Amino acid sequence: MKKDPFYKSLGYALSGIIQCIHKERNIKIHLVFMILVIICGFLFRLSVIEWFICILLFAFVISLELINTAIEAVVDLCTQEIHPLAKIAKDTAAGAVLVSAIASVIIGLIIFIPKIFS
Ligand SMILES: Nc1ncnc2c1ncn2[C@@H]1O[C@H](COP(=O)(O)OP(=O)(O)OP(=O)(O)O)[C@@H](O)[C@H]1O
Repeated sequence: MKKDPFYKSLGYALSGIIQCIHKERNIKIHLVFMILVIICGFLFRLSVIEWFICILLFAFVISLELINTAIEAVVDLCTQEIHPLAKIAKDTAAGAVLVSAIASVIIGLIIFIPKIFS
């Protein structure tokens, strides 16, 4: 099968991100937090390393949210029936997002709290 050119593959990936933003409430919440952190980052003049950490955490959480949406879609494609394995797949994928979000909030607090009080 002929492979799509690079720009088309990029288009598919961007379309995946846009579909996830349309479909999933959680990714909208992550994006709102991301914008707030960026505004606070400029207000509190984050260092280069702190920006690196924030950008990595944004990518970490958003990527896991995209993978969670992909897993939900594949599960729904495989079965519309209630099945314990479908539940495990969906719940563990959602759990991965939760773990990344909790870790990001803790790291965010470690970065911002000293700046707020100084
Ligand atoms: N086919 C299924 N079999 C068993 N349990 C299911 C099935 N589909 C969904 N569930 C249960 O319902 C929950 C919600 O599923 P749903 O497909 O609505 O995801 P969602 O609410 O869109 O998740 P998210 O909030 O992460 O986007 C799942 O986490 C799972 O516990």
